[in-house]
Amino acid sequence: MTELPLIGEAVAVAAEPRLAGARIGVVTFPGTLDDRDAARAVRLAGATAVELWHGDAELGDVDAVIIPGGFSYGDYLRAGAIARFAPLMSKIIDAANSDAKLPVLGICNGFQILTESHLLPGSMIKNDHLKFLCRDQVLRVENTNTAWTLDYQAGQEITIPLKNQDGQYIADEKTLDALEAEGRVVFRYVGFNPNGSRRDIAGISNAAGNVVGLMPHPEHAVEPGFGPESLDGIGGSDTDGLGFFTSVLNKIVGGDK
Ligand SMILES: NC(=O)CC[C@H](N)C(=O)O
Repeated sequence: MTELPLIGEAVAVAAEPRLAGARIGVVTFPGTLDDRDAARAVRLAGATAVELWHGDAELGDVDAVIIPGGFSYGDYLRAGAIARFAPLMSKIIDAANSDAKLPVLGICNGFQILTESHLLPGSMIKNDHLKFLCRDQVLRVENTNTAWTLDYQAGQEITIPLKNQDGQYIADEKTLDALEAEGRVVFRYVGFNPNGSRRDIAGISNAAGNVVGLMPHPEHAVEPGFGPESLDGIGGSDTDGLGFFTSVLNKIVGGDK
């Protein structure tokens, strides 16, 4: 398949040749929608995107994995409930829990798959208004000490697209208190809670910080002219999502962050 040229890719690689060797796997399930955008975001950040198929028996030589958005297995039974049992998911779960602590990012349906896989606590249920919602959403980055948020400032507000029907994050009060106490609430909705998520939670991490899941889509806000406009009218925010992908690269190559 012909890939569109990447604005700035050559520049990124030339400026940071050490990043080009990093290999980020992007998983495709039947029904995945956003794998190509996730791979493009990886390449824009300067790394190599590696296509992974849900039925693969081995993870291969990758430094991190992205589980992208969409409707894996048609969201049948419950979003992410079938994908969790894909052969590749057992490899991802093992690698995320291993001493090597493989960085894993779940975006939207990917976040749903991570909760179903028990790599992250809690569950995703229907939006409280029971409708599919698509909008540009402001988030606050609450924790910059994860593999996927190192390049943000603590408290930084970013605007990235949100598009889902099962976006309401729930967990019991004890779990929510523990997530808050351990700094594992990584992203919170700002100004408007779009789905009834408990405590305005948009994304969380595991205890080690290598596994992160969130509902909004950073991979759709990585190129000038294509991401959301700034909601406050002051300057553009169309590349606010790129920091996820540069963060994990800096982590992999042992940069100065
Ligand atoms: N954008 C997406 O990944 C959609 C996620 C999910 N299937 C939902 O609608 O809730």
